[in-house]
Amino acid sequence: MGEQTASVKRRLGVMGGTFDPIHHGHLVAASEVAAQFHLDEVVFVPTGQPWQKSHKTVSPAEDRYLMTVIATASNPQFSVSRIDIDRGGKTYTADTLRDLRAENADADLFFITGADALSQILTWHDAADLFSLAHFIGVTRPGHILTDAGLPEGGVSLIEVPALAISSTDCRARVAQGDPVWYLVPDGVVRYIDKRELYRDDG
Ligand SMILES: Nc1ncnc2c1ncn2[C@@H]1O[C@H](COP(=O)(O)OP(=O)(O)OP(=O)(O)O)[C@@H](O)[C@H]1O
Ligand SMILES: O=C(O)c1ccc[n+]([C@@H]2O[C@H](COP(=O)([O-])O)[C@@H](O)[C@H]2O)c1
Repeated sequence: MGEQTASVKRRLGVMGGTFDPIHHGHLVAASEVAAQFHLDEVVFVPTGQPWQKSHKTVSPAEDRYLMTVIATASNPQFSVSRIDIDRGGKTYTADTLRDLRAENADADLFFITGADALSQILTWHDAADLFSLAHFIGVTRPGHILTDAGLPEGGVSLIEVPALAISSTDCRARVAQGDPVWYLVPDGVVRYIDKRELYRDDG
């Protein structure tokens, strides 16, 4: 009684992506980081307008959001946020993290990103601010070298996750060619792609 208890901050993982479509590479990366970093929750944040992919056709945000909800629904540790979709305009991770910090004042943020994305991070909007908003966790990805060279010391952790050579680009190409994506993406996402006739005209 009368003793002060130090408040322990929640540990909130943030997995940003275009998720066009979400696949098991994303889910394994989030699950592995959650376990290794003792995260309480991982929030998946589908991009609104991924400005560095503006030369590519991207599926409607609502489809990408719903596939992300379907893929994560069975895991009580996973949730999905609409903040990047509802903010409108180009999606900048600095905005994502500022908004999530405002909504989760009781949490430390851990932004999860693959080796390919980590290597581009200095080209991101407001790159100098990113490392004060969250701790960055770079995960291995087949075909890409994982390194924190040139990034602020202490701002980034690198970890190995089970290697799944899956990309959304490959999943879209497979659907366009009539090849199966079973077991590359969750079953519900296979059904959703079929129902909405996504990716049939790709490639
Ligand atoms: N197989 C994978 N293993 C580890 N990380 C991954 C994997 N696939 C994607 N990621 C990471 O997930 C995040 C979101 O990725 P994104 O939604 O762009 O998927 P993608 O498969 O890279 O898509 P695309 O092929 O359309 O570029 C990025 O940080 C990316 O590096
Ligand atoms: O903030 C930026 O300028 C920025 C530029 C490129 C990518 N990102 C983020 O990196 C994550 C993966 O992006 P992508 O386009 O590879 O799916 C996603 O959360 C994007 O919002 C962020």
